[in-house]
Amino acid sequence: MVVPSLPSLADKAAARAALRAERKAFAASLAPDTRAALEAELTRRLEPLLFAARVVAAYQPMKDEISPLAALDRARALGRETALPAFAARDSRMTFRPGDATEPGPWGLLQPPLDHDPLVPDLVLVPLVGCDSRGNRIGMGQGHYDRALEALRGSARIVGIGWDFQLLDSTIAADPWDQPLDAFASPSGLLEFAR
Ligand SMILES: Nc1nc2c(c(=O)[nH]1)N(C=O)[C@@H](CNc1ccc(C(=O)N[C@@H](CCC(=O)O)C(=O)O)cc1)CN2
Ligand SMILES: Nc1ncnc2c1ncn2[C@@H]1O[C@H](COP(=O)(O)OP(=O)(O)OP(=O)(O)O)[C@@H](O)[C@H]1O
Repeated sequence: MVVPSLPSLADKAAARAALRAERKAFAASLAPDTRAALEAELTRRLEPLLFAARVVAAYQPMKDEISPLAALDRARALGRETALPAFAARDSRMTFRPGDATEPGPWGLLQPPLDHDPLVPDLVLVPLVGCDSRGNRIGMGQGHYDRALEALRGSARIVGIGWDFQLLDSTIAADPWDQPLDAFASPSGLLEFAR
């Protein structure tokens, strides 16, 4: 569906900076129990997808991001395998590996040990700075997910997760390498994008 009346975010870098600031302010406004309740709601919204999956990849959250860790706990309780991003170096390919995030990674995030063999997920819970109602996504700007998702397209459900406001009214001008999301999940619901 074309929605011509929406303003377009032509400048991705400026949009990324503004949305990161908004994410920071929102996360800072949350009392810990409110935040945990929102993350439990997210898990509930994801339940059908977790149930349908075999291997669920998510991420080790940064401070202001919604945490997918409760959803990963739920996936494991359902008997699903889980995986987290791991990098040998900043410029190496992102892989998804099983196990707890116990090792320091090159992007300042903990990751599973690199001697755990990579898994091929069939559900990827993708971090984002923002996305639009067509599934176009703004991430941290390094292209890690774009490259990793290229190989998984067709064999995995690709679901962005975030706080409610991270689903934008504006449209994002997609770059040729951008990998669109199949759906967006937040504490308020799961939105599947038309393709
Ligand atoms: N939680 C989470 N994990 C993720 C991502 C993400 O967006 N969120 N990534 C998505 O691709 C990959 C990592 N990509 C990243 C890209 C840039 C920065 C970054 O700019 N971090 C700091 C600067 C830290 C530093 O330079 O050491 C920052 O927030 O300013 C972090 C992770 C894989 N894992
Ligand atoms: N498939 C690819 N092959 C080569 N380079 C790529 C590919 N995908 C993305 N890139 C490069 O990655 C850079 C960052 O892209 P972009 O700003 O879209 O990242 P992002 O989606 O916000 O970040 P991320 O996916 O890490 O969260 C671009 O300069 C682009 O050249």
